[in-house]
Amino acid sequence: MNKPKIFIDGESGTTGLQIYSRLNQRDDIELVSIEASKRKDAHERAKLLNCVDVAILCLPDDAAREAVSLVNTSQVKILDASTAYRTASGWVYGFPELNPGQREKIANAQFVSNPGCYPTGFLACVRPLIAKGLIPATFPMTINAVSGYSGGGKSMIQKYDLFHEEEQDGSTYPYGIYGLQFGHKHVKEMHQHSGLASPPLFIPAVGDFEQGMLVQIPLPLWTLDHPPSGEEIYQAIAQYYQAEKFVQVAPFKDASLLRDGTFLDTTAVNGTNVVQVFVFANDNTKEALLVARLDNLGKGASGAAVQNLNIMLGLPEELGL
Ligand SMILES: NC(=O)C1=CN([C@@H]2O[C@H](COP(=O)(O)OP(=O)(O)OC[C@H]3O[C@@H](n4cnc5c(N)ncnc54)[C@H](OP(=O)(O)O)[C@@H]3O)[C@@H](O)[C@H]2O)C=CC1
Ligand SMILES: CC(=O)N[C@@H](CCC(=O)OP(=O)(O)O)C(=O)O
Repeated sequence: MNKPKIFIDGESGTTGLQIYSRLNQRDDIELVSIEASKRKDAHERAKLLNCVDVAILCLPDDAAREAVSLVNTSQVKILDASTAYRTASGWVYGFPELNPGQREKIANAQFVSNPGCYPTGFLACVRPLIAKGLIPATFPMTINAVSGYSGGGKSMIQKYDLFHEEEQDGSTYPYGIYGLQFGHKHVKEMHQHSGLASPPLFIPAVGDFEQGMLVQIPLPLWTLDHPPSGEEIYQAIAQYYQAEKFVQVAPFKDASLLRDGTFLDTTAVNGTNVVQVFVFANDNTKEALLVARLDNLGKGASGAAVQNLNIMLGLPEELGL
């Protein structure tokens, strides 16, 4: 049998390189690459985009839209890592664990959008609670999250590299929040796929570390008429993902995954395709906090893309992960 052919458009970018390194070691697929000098040549890209089984787009949104417009056959499946199609009709959302039946939709789709890194963390925490009605869809959800600077791609990595050089002269580039105009590009995606009645309020942050992220969702349960207990929240999420390998729910009230028993750091699952979900709660004060920890370039991008590719090809989904 012929090996499936894969083309990564944007192979030399941050996400593309990480997908390439996961696929390059495999002998069950054939990677097709573009000549470096022609990687932005639409004619050359069109040739490759139309001759493979799956094209993975690791491009800015406009370039991803252009790539899709260059495909003129229904024989080619497209997996897009950009924001361009994550809420578009005709595209299947590539989060296999999110809803029952989602894997089958991904397996049968021609067009699959790979989820955003922040939405992956947010949806992993919140979707089970909305689906099971433990938290009402009308809940005014807020999100604080921090990502390593590779989340901003090549340009942000270069910026930080420069800051690190300048640090020698005493200047620093500490943790900071952004998205302060609201309406970050991920909000629509988080709203649509969570089942919430209104968009969540999202404030991202970036820190002086390369990779890894924490997505925090505070739940002021005292605002509800019938607040669930911490144990009920934990059980609902744990049962939802009990058969899953890549969404792992940390045992409730078990500090062993915290550094020194108290500190939840950003980087512990870097290099993996795992998103960990934590539930913290105080039933007396009726407060809870959901936290997702993931690698923005793992389950937040390139790992998830390889998982989706495997599903789209009908292969075991953990291959290469
Ligand atoms: N970094 C992350 O953590 C995540 C990124 N993503 C998404 O993945 C996509 C890629 O992001 P990322 O890898 O970080 O970005 P990078 O900037 O690191 O890489 C983008 C790549 O696309 C290339 N490119 C730009 N325009 C064209 C074009 N017209 N034709 C061909 N190639 C082109 C760039 O080349 P050149 O550098 O020469 O311009 C670069 O190699 C984005 O849509 C991003 O939103 C998704 C999840 C997480
Ligand atoms: C730190 C940083 O800048 N992060 C990016 C998000 C990562 C990204 O590129 O978004 P996708 O996951 O949708 O591709 C940002 O906030 O725009």
